[in-house]
Amino acid sequence: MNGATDSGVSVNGRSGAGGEAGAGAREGVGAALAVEAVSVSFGGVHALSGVSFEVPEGQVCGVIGPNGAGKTTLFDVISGLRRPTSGSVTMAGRDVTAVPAVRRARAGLRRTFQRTQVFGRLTVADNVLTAMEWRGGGGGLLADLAGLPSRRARERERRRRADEVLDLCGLTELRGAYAAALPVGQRRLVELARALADGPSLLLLDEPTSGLDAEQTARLGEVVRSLNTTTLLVEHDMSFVMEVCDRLVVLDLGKVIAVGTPAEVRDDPAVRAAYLG
Ligand SMILES: Nc1ncnc2c1ncn2[C@@H]1O[C@H](COP(=O)(O)OP(=O)(O)OP(=O)(O)O)[C@@H](O)[C@H]1O
Repeated sequence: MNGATDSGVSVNGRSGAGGEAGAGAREGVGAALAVEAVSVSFGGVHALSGVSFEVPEGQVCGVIGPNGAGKTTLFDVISGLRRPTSGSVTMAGRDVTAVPAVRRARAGLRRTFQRTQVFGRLTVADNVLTAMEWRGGGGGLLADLAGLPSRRARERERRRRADEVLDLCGLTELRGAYAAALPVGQRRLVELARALADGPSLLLLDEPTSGLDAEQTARLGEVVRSLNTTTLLVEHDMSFVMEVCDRLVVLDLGKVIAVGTPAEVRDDPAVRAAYLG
């Protein structure tokens, strides 16, 4: 399986080995995200070495690997927080390697973090509303002050969407709570709600189940599956990964050692060796 997959994801520039989805894995065609030969070095530490894979539109792809494998560094490169030493990142066919994080966000990339990033002094509802604020409404402050009908309609629509996302993430009853007062699992759900508010085109979730109880984890799985949004997630909870992901990319010491369906990856000897040492 190493270096090739039965579908969907291609590795190191080679497409999947066949089957109906193999056609969908033609290089660059239908790929919402393509990572090509990405390397990142920190001095003498090779955090990523020639990492390549693609994620077709709408798929949920898990990135797994032991501690220090390079997962966070990979997310930093894809989201634009770190320029790779070499290699490229393509979103929906457009090379974004040199595009700053904020412009990738404007193009629809959303990310959650291993350490949750929420506005602690805002309520849960306001955290979600702020995530939709960047678009503005046209007319600037004057339009706000004048309370134009178009502006009021826009505000109603924002609040409707916020309610929808809060409901989806199981946060409706907490909408008035300050984010800082919540336990980490609920803060993680607030971060997810913020990421979903604007209908992302590419979602990166860094350890999304961390701090969640069993019920919240199951709900999260349902939410991720229901979105039909291209999603890349780093996760240590293997039963979650196996259930939720269409494909897995396995990193070890900065290299892709396997790509495939969860079942293929589970049975791969190289993956077992990496995990069991
Ligand atoms: N800013 C940095 N400076 C130097 N080395 C770094 C830096 N960031 C990461 N590394 C090193 O790069 C390698 C990959 O780290 P990274 O955090 O990407 O791994 P990870 O798979 O996310 O690990 P974990 O599962 O523990 O979060 C590690 O050896 C790490 O020590």
